[in-house]
Amino acid sequence: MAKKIYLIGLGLIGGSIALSIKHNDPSIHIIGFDINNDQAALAKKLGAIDEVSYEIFPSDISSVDIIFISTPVEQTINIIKDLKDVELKKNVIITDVGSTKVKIVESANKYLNGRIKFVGGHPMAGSHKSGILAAKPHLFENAFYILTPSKYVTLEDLEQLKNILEGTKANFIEMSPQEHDRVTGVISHFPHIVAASLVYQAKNHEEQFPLVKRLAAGGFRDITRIASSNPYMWRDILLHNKGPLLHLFDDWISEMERVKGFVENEEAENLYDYFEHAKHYRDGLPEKQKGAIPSFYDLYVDVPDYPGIISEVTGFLAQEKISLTNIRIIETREEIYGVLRLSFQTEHDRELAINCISKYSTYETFII
Ligand SMILES: NC(=O)C1=CN([C@@H]2O[C@H](COP(=O)(O)OP(=O)(O)OC[C@H]3O[C@@H](n4cnc5c(N)ncnc54)[C@H](O)[C@@H]3O)[C@@H](O)[C@H]2O)C=CC1
Ligand SMILES: O=C(O)C(=O)Cc1ccc(O)cc1
Repeated sequence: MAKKIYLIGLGLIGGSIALSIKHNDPSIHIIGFDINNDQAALAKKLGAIDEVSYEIFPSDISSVDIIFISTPVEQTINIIKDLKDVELKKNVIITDVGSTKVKIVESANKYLNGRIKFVGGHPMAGSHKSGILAAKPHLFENAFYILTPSKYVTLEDLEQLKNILEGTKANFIEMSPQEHDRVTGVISHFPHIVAASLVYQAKNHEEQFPLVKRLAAGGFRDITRIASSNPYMWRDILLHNKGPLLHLFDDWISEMERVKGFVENEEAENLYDYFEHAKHYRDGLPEKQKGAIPSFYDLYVDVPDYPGIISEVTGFLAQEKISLTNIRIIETREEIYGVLRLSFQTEHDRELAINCISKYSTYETFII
């Protein structure tokens, strides 16, 4: 019999997981719920799910094989607590996608007990965008997907989960929730704080130097891109990972004091070494892998829904030699218009595309 999945939270990550599963095996039946009904309706229209549930625990949840919780991390804990009173299928696997693991796995151990097999999960790819419209079936291709199985989970359970997630084409890796939170604190959570703090620094200097905003391009935009992420999601991640983050604050402050000393005392050699060692380590990081870093520069185009529209628009871009990394029709409108999503490697290419499309057509373009 075809597997049945229930997905709670149909945003960027939930939507991308659902799309990757459906693309890989359309026979898998996915029921989806989101507190935002519009997100759920869009998920159905985009083909990410087969069926919308309008209540968080529908009566047919007892026939579901795997439950995915893809909500912000504090919500995930609330849902786990509520699940303890729900009748579920024997041997059901519950998993999540949250950016933190210790608190989530602790709640699963506390509330779900041995009755249910819980596998903490974290696909290590995403973007600063939110919502189902930003979801992509290939978002996790070649990315690491961390799993933190609880002690009641057997090897067969884990294989079953990995099989369902085969379409993500991610690289699965297992670790303890503690190790997960320490590592992601260093490479993901703390960098988000630093990115936001650099934005504050620019803003604070803008009053005195109004040109700051206009000149903030290139490297500044690269290093602060993640400051455009969802503040609600990041608030909860930081609160969940308080312990490791407090240590990282101390380390960072002493590191800043050290470099400050080099500048203050004009220690040229130490400054050179500082940058040289950083460059050496950075250059040695694994190369970007296809799909692990998603294409961030999407452009939406309102287009009439007729055959040949894709080749018409790509034809405009070809005339101006603008390269695309991806193209997709999103049928989200009830009327005759459809939406074309064009993805570009750089912001500059996207700017060129906006000008190009307005030069050759009257189609409206927009950025989400
Ligand atoms: N954004 C990213 O790049 C990544 C995020 N994550 C994790 O994935 C999870 C989801 O993040 P995104 O998909 O980016 O956020 P999102 O904002 O795109 O989607 C979250 C969805 O959950 C829904 N939701 C919130 N509370 C709910 C509840 N109580 N019941 C049902 N639905 C609810 C929201 O309406 C929204 O549609 C978070 O835990 C985050 O830490 C993991 C990897 C990458
Ligand atoms: O936009 C980016 O580069 C991210 O950092 C995306 C991201 C956000 C949260 C995660 O837990 C994992 C990846």
